[in-house]
Amino acid sequence: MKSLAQILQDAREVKGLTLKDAVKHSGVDAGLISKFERGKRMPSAANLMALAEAYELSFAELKKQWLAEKVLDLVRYEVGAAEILTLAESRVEYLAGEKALVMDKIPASVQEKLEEIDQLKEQWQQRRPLGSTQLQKMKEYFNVAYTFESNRIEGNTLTLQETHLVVNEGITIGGKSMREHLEAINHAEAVDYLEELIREKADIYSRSLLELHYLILKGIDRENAGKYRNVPVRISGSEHVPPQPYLVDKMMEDYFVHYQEQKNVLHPVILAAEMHERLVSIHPFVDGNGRTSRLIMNLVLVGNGYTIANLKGDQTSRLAYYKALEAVQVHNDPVPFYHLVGDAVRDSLQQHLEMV
Ligand SMILES: Nc1ncnc2c1ncn2[C@@H]1O[C@H](COP(=O)(O)OP(=O)(O)OP(=O)(O)O)[C@@H](O)[C@H]1O
Repeated sequence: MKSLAQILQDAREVKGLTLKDAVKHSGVDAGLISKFERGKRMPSAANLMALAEAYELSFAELKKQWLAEKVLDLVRYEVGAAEILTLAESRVEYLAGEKALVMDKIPASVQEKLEEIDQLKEQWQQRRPLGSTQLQKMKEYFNVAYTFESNRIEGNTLTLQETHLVVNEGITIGGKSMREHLEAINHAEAVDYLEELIREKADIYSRSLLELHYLILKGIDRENAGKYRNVPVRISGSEHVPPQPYLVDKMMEDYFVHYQEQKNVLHPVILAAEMHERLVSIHPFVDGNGRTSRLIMNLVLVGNGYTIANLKGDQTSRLAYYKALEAVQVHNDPVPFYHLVGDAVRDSLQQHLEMV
């Protein structure tokens, strides 16, 4: 069996990358990469993820090898190493059983909703593939509606019709600011990019998140587009205080590791809700956190065969959205947010089914 060092070296060579290229693609220091490849040092989880992304390897698979070597390092010179491993194995079996319980901890009301959603999803999948004209028309309709609502949450005053004219017809609306026009165009472009990521079956890494954020703020806030913040922020009207800027990088690394660990464990709708809530709670950007988080939620959903969930921007819906986020952040209760996202997913599937 190949060692982690060998796997990393082979993967770089297979991709035809020099050490310098690998540094450019992964952001990991050349000295470190060289030590990893010679087995002189173990990568951190964040470095491993960056290399997996750069070499297009499965992080989940690479991580297994990485952890196995860590365990080996720990026990190899101990007396009774084999016995220690057997003991550990029996604990692992127990923990694996516990992991399967994660979904069981979700209340029955949410489970029922998930079952209903999955039935609708199946019906939707059976209707596919759709004709290209029909697909194009539906995409246009739902993407504009999504852009309209997501921007409405953020305070954009363009109507649904105006958003359609700006995005699909390139028409400017009298009396509306340049910024509002750009927000509509940018969001629609971000939705196109999201679809591209799904077509490419791209996994969720910081690069795709930062690209999405960049598209949202393109031409509006050049300094902050596609960058994590280095200043403290507050969310107006909320009791939740996002972490200090020096914690953001580390928390975002953990965010992506959490995704990799949970993506095959949690139900996709719950995973999508979690990825959304965690991101807005870290609030890693100066602006555009909500829109980007809603895009990440949809990246998880659509990537798993669901349709775009469109959280509404009218006053009542917006307040319910903020309240549900606050319930997680302040009372550690994710159930209202699971329901809110579940309702949006169900409504979207029903609407899609009605249209075909
Ligand atoms: N407790 C909370 N109350 C209200 N909003 C919260 C809370 N926690 C996180 N948020 C998120 O913060 C977002 C606002 O952050 P920000 O202004 O950076 O995002 P935006 O994309 O510019 O605007 P918006 O999210 O309103 O569209 C809200 O949409 C919501 O997703």
